[in-house]
Order: sequence, then structure tokens, then C-alpha cells
Amino acid sequence: MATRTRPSSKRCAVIGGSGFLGRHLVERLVDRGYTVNVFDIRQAYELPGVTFHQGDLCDRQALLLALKEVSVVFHCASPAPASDDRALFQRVNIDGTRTVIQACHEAGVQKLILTSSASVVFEGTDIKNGREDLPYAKKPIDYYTETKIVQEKLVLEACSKEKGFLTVAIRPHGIFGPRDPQLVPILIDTARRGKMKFIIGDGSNLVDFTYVENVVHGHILAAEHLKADSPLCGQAYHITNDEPVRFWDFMSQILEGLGYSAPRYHLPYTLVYGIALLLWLMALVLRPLIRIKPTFTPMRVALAGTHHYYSCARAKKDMGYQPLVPLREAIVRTVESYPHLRKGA
Ligand SMILES: NC(=O)c1ccc[n+]([C@@H]2O[C@H](COP(=O)([O-])OP(=O)(O)OC[C@H]3O[C@@H](n4cnc5c(N)ncnc54)[C@H](O)[C@@H]3O)[C@@H](O)[C@H]2O)c1
Ligand SMILES: CC(C)CCC[C@@H](C)[C@H]1CC[C@H]2C3=C(CC[C@]12C)[C@@]1(C)CC[C@H](O)[C@@H](C(=O)O)[C@@H]1CC3
Repeated sequence: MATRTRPSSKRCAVIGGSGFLGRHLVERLVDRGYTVNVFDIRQAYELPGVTFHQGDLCDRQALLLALKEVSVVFHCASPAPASDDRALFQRVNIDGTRTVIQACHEAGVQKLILTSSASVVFEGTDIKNGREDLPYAKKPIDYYTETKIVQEKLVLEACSKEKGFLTVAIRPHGIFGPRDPQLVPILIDTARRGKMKFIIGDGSNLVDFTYVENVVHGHILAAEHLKADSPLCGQAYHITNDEPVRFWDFMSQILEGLGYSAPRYHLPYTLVYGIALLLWLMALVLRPLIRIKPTFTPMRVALAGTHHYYSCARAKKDMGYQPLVPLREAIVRTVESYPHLRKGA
């Protein structure tokens, strides 16, 4: 058992702090005067005021070292959704999150802020202005979503005013911005391979995309408003840009901003979804022999062809959340941050 020393309210730990969201969060926390311990399986950078602890979050002893004298823990580690590895998601998102909660108890941590995902309620059908009281997806589309649901439940159920351990879950949606390894790189890779010519469905579906700095702002507000007498205890909060946009307009703006043509031809949603499902099943069957990674997974097709936008009224009411960077400005900043992905670069 670790020896407990009084935690300082300005000392925090970011689990997954080497990742896209984690690193932006760490940078902002340092700006706000926090001392930060990063815990991650890899060290991606160095920053004054930040101490790195390299380790797997399933290793309680390694975690305890990073949580010493820490009062607030942000948990934003997860395997990449594209890995589609059920055992890995189960181990890290579920078993690992149990370990994180246990280590927090042992180290005397007072607050745990989980990065969940708005996708925990997404089943592949339209969600318009969804609120946090929507039920969890009964048939989650992929293993990532399946394990994010269990993870969120574990963290929210661990909230205990009696034990002095308070928890809250932030549910962002479609995070984008500089250094994102997913959205823009996958989009441009798909365009470079000549596969971004088609719009899935009629192209009118509205979606939330959230600039990374707004997601960070939501996390810090949550940490600072989470108190025993606050409504945040044990609750989930959507954090978005609060500007739903047509999925294909957003993709087109990024593509054209980087010098690529926007998709023009329409394909029926059910046809593309059916093909994606077939490819996914084939990849599953062939996995022992060969590892195939289809670009158009059922989850991606569902996200590209349905409405999925969420209300952040609860975050506005309980923690005074307002997005700091509007969508137009966020797209400009993002496009400028990827000169190496520009056409011809
Ligand atoms: N990117 C999005 O659009 C999005 C949207 C909603 C929610 N989220 C959630 O936000 C969080 C951060 O996502 P991101 O996009 O920054 O991903 P990311 O892959 O950039 O970062 C995840 C980090 O977790 C670390 N990690 C993975 N397994 C670990 C382990 N076993 N032990 C310690 N560290 C480990 C990785 O090394 C990485 O640095 C995740 O929980 C994700 O589910 C992401
Ligand atoms: C090949 C195409 C049709 C389009 C290429 C872009 C996609 C790679 C992204 C568009 C929406 C993105 C997205 C995620 C991953 C990348 C996209 C599919 C998430 C599934 C990542 C995990 C998050 O938790 C999800 C969330 O709830 O925010 C993301 C949803 C949007």
C-alpha cells in the first residue's frame, strides 16, 4: 500500500497524457498553474512542469507512483478505435479502468475525470440533439464502444461522497485539431487512395465535430466544478462545439483546405453499410491467416451516413461550459496544422 501524503489540489495526473487529447490537456493544465504527472505506455514529448511515468495502466504498482500526492486524475487513455482488438479493449478499457479506480483509492485521490465518448449511446441510427439521459447502446457497433460503455459505468458508479472520491465522465464527440492521429490523417489517406469520391447517403446528415481545445476546456471545468455538493458527482456530460454541421460539408472543407477535391457522387447508405459489414466479417474470419484493415468499417459508415449530434445544455448549466473556439476558426487552425498532408507535399 502506498504511503499517503496530503495531495495538493494543483497537482494532477493525466493517464494517456502522451496522446492527442491528453497532450493538449497537459499543456493547458500547465498554463493554468497545475503540476502534472503524465502516465502513459509511451513518452511522446517533454515539457517543463510535467513529470513522465511510463507504464501500462493495468499495472497498479506503476500507477501508484504516478498518483502520489495527486488530488485530481484525468483518465483519457484508450487503445485506438481502429485497432478493433476485442481482448485489448477489454483489458485496457475495462480491467485497466478498475485498476485506475483502485489505485486512486489507495493513493487518496479525490477526483477522477474520465474521458468517455458520446458514442456510448450510438447504435448506428439517428441521434438529434441527444441528451445524457439517452440509454446506453444495447447493441454497440464495435468493441471500442462496447468497452467505453462499461468503462463509463464503472467510473460513475465509483463516485462516493462518503469516501471523498468524486467522479464525472466527459463525453466528447468527433474530436479534431492539430496533432490528431485519426480524423484528418485517415481522411487524407482515403483521398490519396482515390476513395473519397462518394457521399454516403443524401449528404444532409448533421453531426458534431469538436475542436480539441473545447474538449480540454470541458475537462478542466469539470475538474474545477466537481465538489461534494455539486450536481456533477457521478454524472456524464456531453462536450461538443455546439454547432452541428453536415458530415459531408465538414469533410469537404478539410479536403478542399488541403487541396483535394470534395466528394460528389452519392451512394445509397444501406448498400455501403452492407458492404462494410461483409468486409468486416471477412476480415474477422481471415484474421488467423491475414490481417486486413478495411477503410470503410460499419462504424465509420454509420457515422458518415446518420445524424448524430448532442445537446450540451447540461454542461452549460452545471459548469458554465461554452465552446471557446468556433467551428470555422477550428477548421482553419486544423488545416494549417497539417502542411505535410497538403496535396503534392
Ligand atoms: N478522438 C476522438 O474523436 C474521441 C472522441 C471521443 C472520446 N475520445 C476518447 O478520448 C480519449 C483520448 O483519445 P485520443 O483521441 O487522444 O487517443 P490517442 O490514441 O491519441 O491517446 C490515447 C493515449 O492512451 C495511451 N494508452 C493506450 N493504452 C494504454 C495503456 N494500457 N496504459 C497507458 N496508456 C495507454 C496511448 O499511448 C495514447 O497516448 C480516449 O479515451 C477516447 O476514447 C476520443
Ligand atoms: C472513410 C470515411 C468515410 C471518412 C474518414 C473520416 C473518419 C476516419 C472519421 C469521421 C468521424 C470520426 C469519428 C471517430 C473516428 C474517426 C472518424 C470515423 C470516432 C469513432 C473516434 C472515437 C470517438 O469516441 C468517437 C466519438 O464518439 O466521438 C468518434 C466519432 C467520430
